[in-house]
Amino acid sequence: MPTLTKLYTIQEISHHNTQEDCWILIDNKVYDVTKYLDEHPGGDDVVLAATAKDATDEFEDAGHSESAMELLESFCIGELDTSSPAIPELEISSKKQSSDYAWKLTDLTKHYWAVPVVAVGISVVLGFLYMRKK
Ligand code: HEM
Repeated sequence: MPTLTKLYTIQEISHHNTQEDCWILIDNKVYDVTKYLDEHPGGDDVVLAATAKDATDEFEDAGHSESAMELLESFCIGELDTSSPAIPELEISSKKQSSDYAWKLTDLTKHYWAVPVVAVGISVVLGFLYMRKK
């Protein structure tokens, strides 16, 4: 049966990193914990510091109880879209690089075509001059 889980990219998740709008990513699941920030026994700062990244280690290292984990599940809004690039900048730069290469290659090909065309042109002119002399 198809799941209706909403998928979020890491870029999208990382935009929700404030006290008024706070999402965290734990075990590839996305949680909107904005409403819980003020109630968190460990303070809101530690939760805010765990936004815009994978917070699995931070959550586990705090030694949360079973009830904390159950509470966490009640804030789940979706899952991480694992097909999105982990570091978006890398994809952008690699795309730019490949188009740069393609552009350079096209440019180079243009120049290679110019060589025989110029050579043929010169031969035609020389041939024409030679014929006229005769
Ligand atoms: C990933 C970021 C988080 C960090 C670093 C963190 C850290 C902590 C720390 C240090 C405590 C101990 C506070 C104390 O005893 O003085 C604590 C307690 C607690 N936290 Fe978090 N927390 C995080 C996220 C969350 C989330 C998202 C929830 C639930 C939605 C949560 C629920 C609780 C609960 C219920 C307690 C009380 C103790 C327990 O039942 O385990 N925490 N947290």
